[in-house]
Amino acid sequence: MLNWMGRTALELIGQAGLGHSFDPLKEDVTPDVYAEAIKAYVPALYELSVFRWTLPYLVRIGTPAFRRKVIQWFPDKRLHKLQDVVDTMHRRATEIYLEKKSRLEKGDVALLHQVGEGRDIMSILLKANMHASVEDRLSEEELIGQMVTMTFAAMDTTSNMLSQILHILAQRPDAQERLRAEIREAGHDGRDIMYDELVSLPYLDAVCRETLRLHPPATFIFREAQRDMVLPLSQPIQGVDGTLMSNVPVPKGTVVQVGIMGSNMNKKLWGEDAYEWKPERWLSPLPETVTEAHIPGVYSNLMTFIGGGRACMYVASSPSDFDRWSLYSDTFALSGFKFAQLEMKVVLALLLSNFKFELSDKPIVWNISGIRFPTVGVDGQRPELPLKVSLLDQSI
Ligand code: HEM
Repeated sequence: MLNWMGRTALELIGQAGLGHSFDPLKEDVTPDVYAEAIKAYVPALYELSVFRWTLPYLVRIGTPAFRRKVIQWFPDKRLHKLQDVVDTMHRRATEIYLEKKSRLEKGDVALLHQVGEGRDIMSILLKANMHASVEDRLSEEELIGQMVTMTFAAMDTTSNMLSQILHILAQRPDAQERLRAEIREAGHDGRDIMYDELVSLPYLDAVCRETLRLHPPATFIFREAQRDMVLPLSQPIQGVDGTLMSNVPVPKGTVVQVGIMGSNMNKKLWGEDAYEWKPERWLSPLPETVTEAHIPGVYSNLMTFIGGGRACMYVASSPSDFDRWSLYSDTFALSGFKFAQLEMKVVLALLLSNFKFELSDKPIVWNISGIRFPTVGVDGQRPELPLKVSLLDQSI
């Protein structure tokens, strides 16, 4: 399932984000090299994570061409692997960028003939960039960088999240049946479920929220304090000298590890059942301990998509006002987390109305990494999620 969810997530962000189709989503099609590179990126990076602290210093030495030569000379296979992965991502993004640019230069008619008819995020950004003043304009390298960031940020997170939901539903046939009944009721007589109806299906929404709470794909992230500050604590802690502290001074430059799961699963907020998967908790008002805690996350009192100016989000001033594209305007928002939620709901609605998911005889373990991923057993060498999938009787 993980492979299929990865292909699906790439195709969805490909069409909506880049106006590009990567994959016809048919069996026996060789995956796009971009997809393979994105999946290999985090594991390749993690193999070298002990050297990460050297990066801010290394990038100051010589030119990029010189640094590339040094990497080629350096006798470390892990470094060469990472370089290959990054090169593939950059090469494919550049190819797609050049194709889009040439369509844009040919005018709106050429754009209409591409996937998404020019309404994808990158076409909007490219148009806005063409009309921006010289000092505001992003360089080609920056535009290509945006494409890689967006594709990477959208793919592994969403595909692992969808896989996690399917794995849970395979373990909980009761929840799977309840969800299927809700979806089939909404799409009875074979009609398409409209957007407004899909996003407000209560149990589907509860299943997504609860899985995002309990199993956030990114379990922790790092932030660096930009100025001296004082971090208030929700309750006092005892220092090594025995004094009670209700806040912690954080000097500028301190790197802080933000524990996403620590907040999402805090028993003091969510209750004694905080470690249990219970979609029902979202079907009635949340406890005051949650709503009054003022969690700074952008979504649903959770830290899954983090908060602040670098949360999971893209923002534009208006979908049609290309001249004033702005990453942090408040009049129109296209956010990663909204995109991810819709994607999850669409994929689940389609899959559950047609297929039944059951556990196979292989033990599945979810591994903590930059983004959580499943393997078969603790020693599994590659990310995978084998499940038994059977076609349902369409007449039911
Ligand atoms: C379940 C799915 C997703 C989860 C859990 C998730 C979570 C996150 C988190 C935790 C961050 C902060 C990372 C950091 O600063 O180290 C982030 C950033 C980001 N996400 Fe998502 N994300 C998801 C899906 C998406 C999708 C579908 C898109 C695009 C359509 C997207 C676009 C972005 C972008 C562009 C950033 C970087 C924002 C910045 O640095 O200013 N994400 N996401």
